[in-house]
Amino acid sequence: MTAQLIDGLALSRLWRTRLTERVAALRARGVQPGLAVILVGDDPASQVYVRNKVKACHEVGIHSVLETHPADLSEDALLARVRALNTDPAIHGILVQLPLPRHLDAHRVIETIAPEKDVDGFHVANAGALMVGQPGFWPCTPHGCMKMLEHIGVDLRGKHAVVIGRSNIVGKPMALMLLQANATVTICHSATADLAHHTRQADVIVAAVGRPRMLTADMVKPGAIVIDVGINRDANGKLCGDVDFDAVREVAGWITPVPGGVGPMTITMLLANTVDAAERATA
Ligand SMILES: Nc1nc(=O)c2c([nH]1)NC[C@@H]1CN(c3ccc(C(=O)N[C@@H](CCC(=O)O)C(=O)O)cc3)C=[N+]21
Ligand SMILES: [Mg+2]
Repeated sequence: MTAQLIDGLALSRLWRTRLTERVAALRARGVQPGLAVILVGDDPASQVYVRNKVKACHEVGIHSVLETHPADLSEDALLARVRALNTDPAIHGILVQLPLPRHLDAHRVIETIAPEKDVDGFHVANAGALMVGQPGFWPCTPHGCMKMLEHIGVDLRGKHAVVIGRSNIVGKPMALMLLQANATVTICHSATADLAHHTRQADVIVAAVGRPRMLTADMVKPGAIVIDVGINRDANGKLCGDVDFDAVREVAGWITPVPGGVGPMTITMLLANTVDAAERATA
């Protein structure tokens, strides 16, 4: 059995077409959705990601402002920039690219973003809203994973979902979203005693570990849905996920590729959150 591919690029194209229409409707009533992206320092990977986000905004008609700051920017100066954007009526979404240089407290910076402009969904107000099932911005990566699961038409009710990873950005919100969809959810992490024991029982596996090809074929139940959140470089410098794709695709029922899977959907959900923010701000 060879798994069916969940194509994040194709699904992104579909979503971005619909978002383009919503942006056009906003513009017809004089509202141009705006996203501010703040990049501190010159990490080459972050520069690539940020450029992709700006490009994606352009694609759907979102106005984007890219602010780049030197790596030695003071925390006070960064917080002042965030506060200025909080009150800027042309800006509906604010994203501070992570990771930040070590002297900056990411938590403090994120908590300074107005929750209604926190299109990353990282502010405690948005994390809390997800936790209690109230409206708010959902973090883009797990949200994109949910849209991929919806797209293939799987009913998650009563399914066993295993999330590997417990970060605030991916693992924890992913588990809450799956729970909200009535899955039975297990969260595994670096201290889990027998990871394969859990993953072998899973109908859905979300791998968000950051370790190249760590999910191997023997850890996957035949027919399972496998979502790969990892973006790693292997020993040869090749981009790869947390899933041993070539082997796991022979066991799984559905699988997301890297690249072309969760990554593009993450950016698409950022665009969707920004359009939502503009609609809510001007309703
Ligand atoms: N405040 C903040 N919000 C983020 O959402 C955020 C962040 N900081 N810091 C870094 C991570 C990483 N991230 C990615 C998004 C898309 C791709 C993506 O589109 N990847 C392509 C491949 C890109 C490549 O070739 O390297 C793909 O998977 O097909 C990757 C990584 C968002 N992040
Ligand atoms: Mg994680």
